[in-house]
Amino acid sequence: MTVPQVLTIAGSDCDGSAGAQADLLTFFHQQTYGLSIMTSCVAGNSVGIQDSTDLPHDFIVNEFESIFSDFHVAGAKTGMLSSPDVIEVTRYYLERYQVKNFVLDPVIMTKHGAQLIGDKAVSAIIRKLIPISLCITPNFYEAQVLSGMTIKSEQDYYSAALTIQSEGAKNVLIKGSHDDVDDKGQITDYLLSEDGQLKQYKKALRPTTHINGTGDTLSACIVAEIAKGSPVATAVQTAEDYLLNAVTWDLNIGSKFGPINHWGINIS
Ligand SMILES: Nc1ncnc2c1ncn2[C@@H]1O[C@H](COP(=O)(O)OP(=O)(O)O)[C@@H](O)[C@H]1O
Ligand SMILES: Cc1ncc(COP(=O)(O)OP(=O)(O)O)c(N)n1
Repeated sequence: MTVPQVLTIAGSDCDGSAGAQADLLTFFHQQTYGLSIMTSCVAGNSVGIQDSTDLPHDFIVNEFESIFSDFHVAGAKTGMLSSPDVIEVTRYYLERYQVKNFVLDPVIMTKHGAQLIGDKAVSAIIRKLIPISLCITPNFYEAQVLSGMTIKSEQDYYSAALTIQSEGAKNVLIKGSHDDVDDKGQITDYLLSEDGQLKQYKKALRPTTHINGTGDTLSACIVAEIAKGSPVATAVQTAEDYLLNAVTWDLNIGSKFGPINHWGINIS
């Protein structure tokens, strides 16, 4: 039996809700084999982040060597990469081993608009990782940083996606603002495909506090599906369905902002 081997290059989140842990849960759920290169470790829980530390650069290089010398990486995604050095080494290995199915989750801003990494790391993501990405998945705030635009309308989402595509990403999925709820109670994600088509994915905004790991899970599901052979737009639809169910059936875990439910899609 063989299954596609899919790699996440990300931080560890010890409560299991986000980062590499969320990616691995998603890879497993989507019947792919998960590989993980840890870049940093976060001590956190459903209440907040208490501490974090970056792993030594030489150790991260050894992780890349261990993985690429032995496994066939059918797809890779990145999560939180907080230094230009780790971004540089990621670019080096993805290029050297010709990983074409690369999904870039540019973890720069939280869903509430707070910046997570420094300006030098942001500029390294733009120069080094966007040009080799098959698909990039910025949230509303990240799309504004990467495009240098303010997004206020549907047309602005399109213009921002075009700008990010001009920086080198083949497909651009902008996760719409949670404040832009339409009259049916739905929020919208916008995909600008390689062929220039703009597709909208609409889903109900669920009134839940169990939202930790949504962005990681979306990008992890997309790369798993692409590694299995799906076209990007189909992979995005599968990931959107996964997410809607994951925020619909709350798990009673954590006292504040708990994890999403990776079994949700099996319940509906
Ligand atoms: N409460 C919610 N109801 C429905 N979908 C949600 C909810 N929260 C997040 N999502 C979905 O999860 C995905 C990740 O988006 P988002 O949370 O904005 O990203 P990030 O975690 O990168 O900030 C998007 O498809 C978004 O629509
Ligand atoms: C190590 C680590 N922790 C947290 C995040 C953020 O995860 P993400 O899914 O992008 O955001 P939330 O939906 O949890 O707000 C991360 N990428 N890495």
